[in-house]
Amino acid sequence: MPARLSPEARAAALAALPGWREVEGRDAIFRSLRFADFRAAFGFMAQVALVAERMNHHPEWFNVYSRVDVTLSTHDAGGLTRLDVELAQAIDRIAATLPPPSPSE
Ligand SMILES: C[C@H](O)[C@H](O)[C@H]1CNC2=NC(N)=NC(=O)C2=N1
Repeated sequence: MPARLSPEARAAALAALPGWREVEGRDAIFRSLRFADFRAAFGFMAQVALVAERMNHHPEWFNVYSRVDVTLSTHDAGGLTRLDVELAQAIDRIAATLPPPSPSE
């Protein structure tokens, strides 16, 4: 398991991950994603699941219909590591390939 990010590396990582925010009271990051519908949201989750398995690094997430809330932290390290940054980048890449919500939603 990699080491927790230093405060400097953590700040740089956050700055390079727009859309992700820090979780209050916990060394973790969070992003809420919206898609066109459940099919897109679940397709996203299925793709992320395969990446997570490959990395042996798994998200905490919550899905309702077209919304997926994701929290990332390295439990074994007690905070953020480069694995969280790498998984967040993969999540952003995958999300960008799926249909977004319609503008009215
Ligand atoms: C035993 C297993 O390798 C570990 O529990 C892995 C699995 N997936 C994990 N996922 C996350 N997010 N953090 C971990 O510390 C972690 N540890």
